[in-house]
Amino acid sequence: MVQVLDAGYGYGFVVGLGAAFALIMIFVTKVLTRYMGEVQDSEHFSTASRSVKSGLISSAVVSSWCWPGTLLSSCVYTYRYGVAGGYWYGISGISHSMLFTLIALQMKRKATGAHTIVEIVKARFGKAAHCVYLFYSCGTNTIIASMLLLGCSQAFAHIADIHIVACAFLFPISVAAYTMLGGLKSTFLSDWIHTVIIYLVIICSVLICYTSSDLIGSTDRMWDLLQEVSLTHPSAGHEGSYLTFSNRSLVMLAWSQIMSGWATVFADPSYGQKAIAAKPLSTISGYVIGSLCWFIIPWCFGLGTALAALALTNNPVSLTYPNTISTQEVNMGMPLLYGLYALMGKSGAAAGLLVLFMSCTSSLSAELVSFSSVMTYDVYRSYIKPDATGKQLVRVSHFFVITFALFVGGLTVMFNYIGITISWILTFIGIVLGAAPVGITLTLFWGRMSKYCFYYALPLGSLTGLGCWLGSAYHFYGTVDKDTLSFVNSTIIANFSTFGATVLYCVIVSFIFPDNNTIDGLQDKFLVGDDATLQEKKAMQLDEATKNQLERIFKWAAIGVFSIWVSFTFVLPFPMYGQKYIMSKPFFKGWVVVSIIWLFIAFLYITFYPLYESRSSLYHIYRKITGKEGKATIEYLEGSELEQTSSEENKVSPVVEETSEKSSEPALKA
Ligand SMILES: NC(N)=O
Repeated sequence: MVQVLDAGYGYGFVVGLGAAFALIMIFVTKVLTRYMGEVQDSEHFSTASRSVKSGLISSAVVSSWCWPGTLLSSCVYTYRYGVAGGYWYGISGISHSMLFTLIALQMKRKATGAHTIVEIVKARFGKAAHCVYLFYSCGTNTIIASMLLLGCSQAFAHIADIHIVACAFLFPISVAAYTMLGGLKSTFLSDWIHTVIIYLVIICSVLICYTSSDLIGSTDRMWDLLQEVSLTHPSAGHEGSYLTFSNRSLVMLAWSQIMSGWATVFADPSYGQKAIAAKPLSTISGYVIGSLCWFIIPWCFGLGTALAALALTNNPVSLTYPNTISTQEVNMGMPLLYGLYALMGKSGAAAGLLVLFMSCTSSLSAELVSFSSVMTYDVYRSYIKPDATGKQLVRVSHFFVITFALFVGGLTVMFNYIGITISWILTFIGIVLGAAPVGITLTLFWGRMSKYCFYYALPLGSLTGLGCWLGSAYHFYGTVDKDTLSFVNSTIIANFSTFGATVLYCVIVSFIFPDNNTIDGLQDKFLVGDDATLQEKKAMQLDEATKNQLERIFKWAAIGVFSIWVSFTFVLPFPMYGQKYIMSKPFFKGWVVVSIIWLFIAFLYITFYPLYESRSSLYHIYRKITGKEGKATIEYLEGSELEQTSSEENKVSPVVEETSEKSSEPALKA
């Protein structure tokens, strides 16, 4: 175990940066409330008033899909398997976020007024099915939130001298502080800031590695070093090379993770929450561009950090010289931090902790809001107080943000002490909860699905997966324990089994026990909070023009999304796999250059497009702060064109109608 940074760094990040960030986000929320008239009512808290535009949706997709586990595990893939590792990790993640675009679009078309994705199950199938799906959804939410904390806390405890229990509780407390005040909207803003910082660190690491580093400094030198290390410490790929896609273990592992990961997006209410918050026509571009921007993070970060750690294995600057990093440390994701340390010393390790901090806090904030929304709308309002007022809904949301933050802190500590790592959780989640993605997809797309699928098919699908998991661990490795259950033969069989069996059971159950529920007609089943503004109420229904536009783009969206997925997942990697191709120096150079160009485009888009989209809001805030009053056309709640006549009017009645509808009443409440 190597502690390269002292406790000052550790507590500086967790307490200092955590508190600073919480204060910044609280300040931003206050500015939006004061100068933009944003009201922190129940609809705003949970749905950001369904008004978020494409740029912020993309940055939220990148941010909440960029877990500490993404950064750590993609570097593990690259360290173990070479250049193909990060690419395949990226495939495993983009598969879910890209295909979720269609779920998001369908939510907009069929259930615009939902507050959580779970509510849609209740609207279509009633309470019993809803309770089953609640179990899956809350389970996924809880496990993902603790996985985020676990990965980050273990890395902090390992590299900086800070106790893991302190990390596990201090991280969520600072996040809960700003999430409670700003709700879902504050997570969008923090997502944007975090994502920009993460891109900057990745850009620095890749540029230093391939241009200015004395130890590597060019793609040609990296290529030479990787060839050397493949002689002393060969990979499991073709000819032991780290420059090939021809690696069966990697493909098996990636497919195991692809199958496991459906639950982490489709069943995690936090991804549905972004779809709910999006303006209807922003959904597709938000998710597709966000997925493409996310994809480059695991691909490129590994190239700049883990590949450096690997290439420098035989150099005394390596923290583990002359050995490779131990299996235990690799499982904890250390190649990222050791690679940065080898390239940049202590500042490299500190930069590594910075990106882990950013990725943990922003994803965690989204998890806190989504859990609190599910508890508020799917439990409290559904089963405890159906006539709850908006104020009560906000209070309950706040309560669940803070209690969930403390709960996942406790769970993280428990996972740590029983020896669970993020890689283990990533495989476990798909086996146990992988029935849920099938359930929600069929709920939104299959008219014949019957409610009995939730009673029988989903639980049986999970049990089938669990049985196959235990059985295959025993069959392949002779014993069933924590290690054999995490080996790839056990996990890939179990993940495919849960998924395949659930599909099969759903079809059988729907034909044997049909019922007369329908996908259409869900729109009227969602209740608006009594404190909602007229705009918020209107946003719960689609107007005819938007409905027609969504109908028209759906088919093209489906073709586009599947084409991108098939190209990345099959067309590009498998010919190289089949030919046992080992990258030549020029090919490797091209590979790195393409990834860096992609990285820059993603960075520029995520950084500047949301600012461009919000330019009139920013201008309005500037005018307000500098005291320049008067008639100004502004954007409000991320996008509605407004006529504002005076600041006084806005203070008293901040909510006004969209100019497209030219209401004369500036402050209507629903
Ligand atoms: N977000 C993932 N799968 O890293």
